[in-house]
Amino acid sequence: MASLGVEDAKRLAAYTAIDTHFPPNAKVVGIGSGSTVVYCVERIVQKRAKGEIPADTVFIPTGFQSKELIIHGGLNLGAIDGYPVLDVAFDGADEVDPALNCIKGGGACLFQEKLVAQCAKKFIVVADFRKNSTALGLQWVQGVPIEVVPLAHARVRQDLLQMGALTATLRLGGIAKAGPVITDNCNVIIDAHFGQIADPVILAQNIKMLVGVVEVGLFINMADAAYFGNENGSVTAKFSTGEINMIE
Ligand SMILES: O=C[C@H](O)[C@H](O)[C@H](O)COP(=O)(O)O
Repeated sequence: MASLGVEDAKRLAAYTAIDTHFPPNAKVVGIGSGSTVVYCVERIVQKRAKGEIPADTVFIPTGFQSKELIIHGGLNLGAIDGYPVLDVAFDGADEVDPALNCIKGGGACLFQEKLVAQCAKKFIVVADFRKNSTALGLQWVQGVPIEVVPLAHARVRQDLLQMGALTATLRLGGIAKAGPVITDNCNVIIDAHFGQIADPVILAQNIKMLVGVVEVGLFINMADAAYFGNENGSVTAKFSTGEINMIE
């Protein structure tokens, strides 16, 4: 029996999702951010070279990293303000619950990711087995990423703690940058851990109401399907309908 490492599991999920959900006549396709979508682009480039993907399909990034992926893959680059309707978008996730609600933003790209996902007729999540969770907040304990206007960070952190967050931390650049991580939209990220999230819908709404919050890394009722690469070489495909397929 195969025993896949995390990177192979990501690649397996990404390739399976692209092979299954990339429309043969796609006009506009969204590309998410993170380490798993790298394999989505890898697969797209392979299929395009074989003529299985139209040469004129336009790809919409969700930030600096995915823009670079699109350019270096030789794909046609578009921008979300020029293409507000997408055929499909593929993206990673930090944690996914059984209803396909997701925590996203571990790479600080959540705002553009949510905009692109919202514009897509289909939103497909790709991830490795570690992200397949029974409830949000159980496995991704760094906290829900929240994009905040810099001037509001102190107040928003206070508000989050009052709302019940166990921790609310301004994300720092570490040795790569003195001070906070700055997003592609020139904002900062607060990671707020709430423990196991009982009601992600209400929590997302309440956080979004706070003055200074640009977007919340809780993607509620957005995903149509999620593909998880497993250690044994299978893929678990979950759908918003509740259907679950094991692809061996
Ligand atoms: O901001 C980053 C994104 O939400 C990523 O899609 C998410 O963090 C998952 O990334 P990875 O594929 O590297 O696990």
